[in-house]
Order: sequence, then C-alpha cells, then structure tokens
Amino acid sequence: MESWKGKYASGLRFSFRKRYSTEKGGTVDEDCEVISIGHKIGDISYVSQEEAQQIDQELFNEYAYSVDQLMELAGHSCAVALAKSYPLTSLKKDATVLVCCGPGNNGGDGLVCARHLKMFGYNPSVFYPKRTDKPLYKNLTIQCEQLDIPFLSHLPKPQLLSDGFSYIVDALFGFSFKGEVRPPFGDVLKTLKEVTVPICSIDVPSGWDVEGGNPDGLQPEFLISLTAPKKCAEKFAGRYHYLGGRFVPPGIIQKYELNLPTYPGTEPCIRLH
Ligand SMILES: NC(=O)C1=CN([C@@H]2O[C@H](COP(=O)(O)OP(=O)(O)OC[C@H]3O[C@@H](n4cnc5c(N)ncnc54)[C@H](OP(=O)(O)O)[C@@H]3O)[C@@H](O)[C@H]2O)[C@H](O)CC1
Ligand SMILES: [K+]
Repeated sequence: MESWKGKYASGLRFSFRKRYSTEKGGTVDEDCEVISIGHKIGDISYVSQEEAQQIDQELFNEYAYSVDQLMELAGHSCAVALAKSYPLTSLKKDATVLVCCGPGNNGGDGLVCARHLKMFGYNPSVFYPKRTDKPLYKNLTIQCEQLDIPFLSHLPKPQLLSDGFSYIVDALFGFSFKGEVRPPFGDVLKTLKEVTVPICSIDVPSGWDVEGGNPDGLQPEFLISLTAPKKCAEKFAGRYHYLGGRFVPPGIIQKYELNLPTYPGTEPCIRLH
C-alpha cells in the first residue's frame, strides 16, 4: 500500500532519524524527512478555507493554469483513488455508482470523475440538480452524455439508492461552502445521510464547515483531499483518506509552508490513512 509514512514533498528538505521506545523496553528507528520550518515534525498540513482559496487563485493567476486543466487532474485523481478503494472485482457485477454534483467546481470535479470511472469500467450515473451555463460545465456534461452516462432527474429515496448503487460520490460542495445549506441541497444531504452504502467525498464532506467539520452531517467512508487537506479533514474518521490533485508547484509548497507527502512514482493520488 502506498500510504504516507512521514515523507514530504520538495521544498526546504532535510532528513533525520526518530527513535521511539517500545513498551517492551527496546527501541525502534524511523527515517523521516521534513520540508519547511514552522510545522511540527511529522505533521501534515491542513489548510484554512482562505488559504485553499488563495492557493486556487494563485494557481490560476500566477502559475497560469486554466480551471479546465486542474479540474481534469483533480477529477482523474478522484477516480483513481476510488478505483483503488473499491476495485471493480469487489463490487456487484454491474458496478453502479452515483455521482452527485453541485453547482461549483467541486461539481465539475464530480463530472470529470464520473467520466473516468466510466472509462475504468464502472457504471456511473450523475445527479446534477443545479447546472450553470458556463461552457466548461456544458462540455463536461456533454462528454458524460456521449459516454451514455445517465443523468437522474431526481434523487431516489435512501432505500432505492442503497439498493441500486455500490457507493455514492459526493461532489456537491468543496472549499467554498459557507453558512447554512440552501435549497435544494438540504434535502439532498438529508437523503444521502440515510443511505447505507459508502459515501465518498471529494475535497470536503458536503455540508461540513470547511474548517470546523460537522458532527451531525454526512460521515463519509472515503475522502480525497485535493491540493492539500482542509482543516475539517482532521475530523474525518472514515476508512480511506487520499490526497490528490498532483499539480502543486514547489513555489506554492514553500510559500504556504505545506507539509505534504511525496506521491509515489507516477501515481496521481496517495493514501494518507
Ligand atoms: N486548487 C484546487 O485544489 C482545485 C480544486 N478544485 C475543486 O474546486 C472546489 C472549489 O470550487 P468552488 O467553485 O470555489 O466552490 P464549491 O464547488 O465548493 O462551491 C461553490 C458553489 O456552492 C454554492 N454554495 C456555497 N455555500 C452554499 C450553501 N451554504 N448552500 C448552498 N449552496 C452553497 C455556491 O453558491 P453561491 O450562490 O454562493 O455562489 C457555489 O455555487 C474545490 O473544493 C475542489 O473540489 C478545482 O476543480 C480545481 C482546482
Ligand atoms: K464534496
């Protein structure tokens, strides 16, 4: 398993060896590397809502990425992490998955993810209740439709969802979610809370405060943090936590003093726990 064991991305990097005492009186050594000053050794960074939005804007404005590019990389990393966590062979034969997409870029990640899941042999459907007219979203929608990915006109009841899908991808809201949830998404989140199949959240579990979480909200089994985990991810208690969106340049890592694990080989995502 390529899970994270205290290795960090590039930046001001140095390595050292930590020695632990064991209960039986022996010692265990652990090789560690750290980048940047200002974080406790071994800590991974959890960014605030403001930092996440600043990093996002810098990627577009200073580093000249387009949203389409980053969304494609982000959504692809989500599909890969999902395929690692829920391999086709572990699912019922038709491998049906529902991707619930919100009105912003988190929803766009969901549309990209649905397309890649289809390419990987899964059988995704999309629920996308609040659409925008922006060409990017229209194109992502057409790309899914051209792959015969069905778009549901309404969200079925929890029992039907639990019977009909192996897991549900939550791409409703990401790091720009603020305040009390507004219609029609209150009903959507209420339904998702009642399903018995795993909920898999992209970037932020929807309905959670981006920094404080939400103890009464969705409790996803899977979370993929994009770019860097948001503060609320410290409260994530599910089974699979991945980091994806392998596009953060060293300049951003240094400026924001991000301690992030090194992605192995050519992987677009890495399991944190
Ligand atoms: N740099 C990266 O890591 C990238 C991440 N990506 C993904 O983008 C999202 C953030 O996208 P953004 O468009 O900024 O915002 P969201 O998708 O989180 O949500 C915005 C929409 O949600 C509506 N909203 C906000 N709060 C509420 C609420 N309380 N109730 C209902 N609706 C709400 C908001 O509506 P407004 O009326 O307020 O405008 C927006 O419509 C990030 O998390 C990643 O998933 C990019 O794909 C690539 C770069
Ligand atoms: K989400």
